[in-house]
Amino acid sequence: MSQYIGAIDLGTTSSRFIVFDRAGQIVSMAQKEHRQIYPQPGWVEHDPMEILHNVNEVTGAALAKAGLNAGDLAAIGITNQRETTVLWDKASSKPVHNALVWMDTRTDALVSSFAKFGGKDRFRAQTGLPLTTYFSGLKLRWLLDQLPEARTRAENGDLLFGTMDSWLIWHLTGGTRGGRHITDVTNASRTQLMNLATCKWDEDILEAFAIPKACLPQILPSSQIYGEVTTVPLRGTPIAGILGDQQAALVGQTCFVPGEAKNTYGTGSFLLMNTGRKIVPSQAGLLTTVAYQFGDEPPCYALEGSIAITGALVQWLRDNLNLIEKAADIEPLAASVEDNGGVYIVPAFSGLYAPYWKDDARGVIVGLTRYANRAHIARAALESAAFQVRDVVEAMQADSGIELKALRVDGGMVCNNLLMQFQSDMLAAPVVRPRITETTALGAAYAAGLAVGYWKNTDDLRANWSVDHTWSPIMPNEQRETYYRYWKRAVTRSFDWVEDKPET
Ligand SMILES: Nc1ncnc2c1ncn2[C@@H]1O[C@H](COP(=O)(O)OP(=O)(O)O)[C@@H](O)[C@H]1O
Ligand SMILES: O=P(O)(O)OC[C@H](O)CO
Repeated sequence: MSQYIGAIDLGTTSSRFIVFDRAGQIVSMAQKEHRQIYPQPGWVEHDPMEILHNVNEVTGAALAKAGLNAGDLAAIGITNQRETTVLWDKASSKPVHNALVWMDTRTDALVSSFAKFGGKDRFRAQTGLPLTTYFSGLKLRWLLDQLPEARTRAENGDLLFGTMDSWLIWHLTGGTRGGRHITDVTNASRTQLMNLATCKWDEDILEAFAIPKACLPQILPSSQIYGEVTTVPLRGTPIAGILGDQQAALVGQTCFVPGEAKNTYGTGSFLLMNTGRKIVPSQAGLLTTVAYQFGDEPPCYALEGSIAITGALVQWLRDNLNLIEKAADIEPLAASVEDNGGVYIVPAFSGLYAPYWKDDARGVIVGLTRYANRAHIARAALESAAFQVRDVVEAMQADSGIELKALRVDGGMVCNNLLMQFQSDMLAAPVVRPRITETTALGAAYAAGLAVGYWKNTDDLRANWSVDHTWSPIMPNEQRETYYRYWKRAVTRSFDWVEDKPET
């Protein structure tokens, strides 16, 4: 059998290709950022063609670095930013519009008009999701409404919808020459068009949203052989795993037992707790979602606390305020002051996600005095990530009745020691970073490796997990609660900012 497994990770900010060995160690890796396109306040787009080119480039680069070729890979897995919506022309395989990124808020008027009858939780029972701008279904609806002839062409099956996994797989498997139009249950569960219990497109919701079924991909499990890559440099390699990136991180962290949870700190942060075969409805503002489905087994579900902006705030300080030169500079700057100096930032750039679900919130910096300086702003930015995670941990504990004993963490921000210590202090619980923090790609590799027998079962995967570092709480209780009380007050200051949009 081939020695390695590959994973393509289509993140919000970059695409990566990583080659793993049987121990889950990284053998080779290449990464490239893509453009973030902001046509208007609140709108965020990606160029799907740019992402395709980048995937090709990083795949070739990672293989070349290690002197490998496609024959050295037993299979590849694919993982992706979820909800981001692409609509493409079947005949040319070209997108008919830029991708609408998950954090894009242009569907706010659609959300209001659907929520008018039955409220924000109108489709929660079937989909596990509230009505908000976050999910793909209404993004697709927006494209069908706005682009000339799009609806008729979608009804005829001439336009195809997909999240980034579908878009990439269509191209990797031949596009117009026999390409597969598929997605997996985890990605489909984020469209707000899939019924959680049946894992099929929900006819009632399709009718309510006026989405033609003919443009939707086939929903498949997260781990099975879907087909072979027909393009260089991966020609002939089986595609055997597909997982939305946050579910992939749950798998990469080997959280296979109900109650096990992880938090990934990237552009946003996403805390998922495995709830096993049980669909646990949330009363506390979380999402209910599919965690994974391996082959013929029934799906496992998760509760999720989604936070739109954590690492993206660090990027914003870098790119929009020029406060730092590179992301890593935020830690020494924040550490140059003893505390936040009374400053709190609520980064509600796309409204607030869990547990608040306030589309009309916008970002605020509060507590400013003449004393505050750039280091306090930097510190407040990092602390905002930890406060938001505490918000969702509290909701998770309320919904599941399980007290979090320790939080497994991963993602681009977990190299930041100041943040990790503050996180542990805010949760009054240990924060545990594993040796391999590329858990998203690793989870996709695991799904693919299980399908082709590279790993036998989840016990094999668990054996690969080990601790790199644990942070334990050191902050006195009273101080912790004072900080958090101020945070909650700051959050309320961000509410009700955007005035009502005209109804569609
Ligand atoms: N040392 C650091 N301290 C704080 N944030 C960081 C640091 N290094 C990177 N980041 C943030 O991590 C994010 C990138 O993480 P990553 O997991 O690659 O994100 P994504 O998968 O969303 O593209 C960026 O938003 C960046 O600002
Ligand atoms: O690409 P990431 O890591 O920012 O994750 C984005 C999420 O999948 C959005 O739901």
